[in-house]
Amino acid sequence: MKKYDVTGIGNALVDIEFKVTDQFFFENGVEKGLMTLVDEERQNSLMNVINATEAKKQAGGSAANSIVAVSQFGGKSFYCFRVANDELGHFYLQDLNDSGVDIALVPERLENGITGKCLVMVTEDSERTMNTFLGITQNFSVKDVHESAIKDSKYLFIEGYLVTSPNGKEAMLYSKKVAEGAGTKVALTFSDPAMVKYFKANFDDVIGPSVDLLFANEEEAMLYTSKDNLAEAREEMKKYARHFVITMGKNGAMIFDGDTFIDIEPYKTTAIDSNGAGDMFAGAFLYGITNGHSYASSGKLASMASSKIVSQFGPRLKWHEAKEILARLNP
Ligand SMILES: OC[C@H]1O[C@H](O)[C@H](O)[C@@H]1O
Repeated sequence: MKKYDVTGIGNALVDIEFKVTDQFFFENGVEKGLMTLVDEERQNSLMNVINATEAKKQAGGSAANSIVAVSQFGGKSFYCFRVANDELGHFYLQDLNDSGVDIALVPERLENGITGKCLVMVTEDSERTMNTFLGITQNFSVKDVHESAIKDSKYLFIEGYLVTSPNGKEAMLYSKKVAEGAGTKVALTFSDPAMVKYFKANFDDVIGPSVDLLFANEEEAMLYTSKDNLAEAREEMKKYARHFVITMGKNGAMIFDGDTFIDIEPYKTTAIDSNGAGDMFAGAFLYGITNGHSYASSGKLASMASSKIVSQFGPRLKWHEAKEILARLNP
């Protein structure tokens, strides 16, 4: 019997989220729709141009968002991450504690440095564009990986953003090895099309012969498999993962359960902010499959939860919202 449903590894970032226009991207040389790594100076100068009074500050980080979702739906989760001994680092620790996620870091053990920040810019079409200053999370390494938590989990969940650094990639490989040696299943998310575009070779190394579960959106699936249509991409994906999920935004998702494809219906909503929608899908799905739900039922939960996320600002649900969604799944 494993103690945790899911242990995650990934970046710890505090999101600072603003509404912007396409014109702002044009005038400031920002590439829309992607996550771009920037230094703190560039991040600050962009924030100075934006109207700071409308900012929303919230704990984020892709895998962290998913791990918090597991906990909010009632699962047991653990997160491996790195923040600094600064105001945002303490804010982040408090957030994970309040979210019911088990962690190894305590305030007394935080190192000096700057906690990572993600400038999330949301346009009227609800698309999220991120300029991320990694700060101390760029040093995330095997030292931050909690071996015993991985061994005591049903799933290890690996954030794809870690492929950008040698130490991040090493931590991915190490965690996967620990998981495989302990009978813990390995789930990986590509995180962002830019990661697949620029770091495909690193993903090849991490995936190795295959992983148990892979999360991708349509663009990532096509980029990774070098196919220009989803029908071929999904067939090709079978080579890399025993099970996988391809999210398709307002068209729902498709799940490969190891045998057949399951179509997951979208839930209609007024889209405000797509930040964290994929993370929520992954977190809710992982909660489902580790808590006795079928793939179809877990996909339905994930679809309901991610549609709720896009209907509001920020990547996370409130506790009562998670409970309400779960109640709608099992009326
Ligand atoms: O996937 C969304 C998340 O990615 C980035 O890591 C941001 O922190 C944001 O919360």
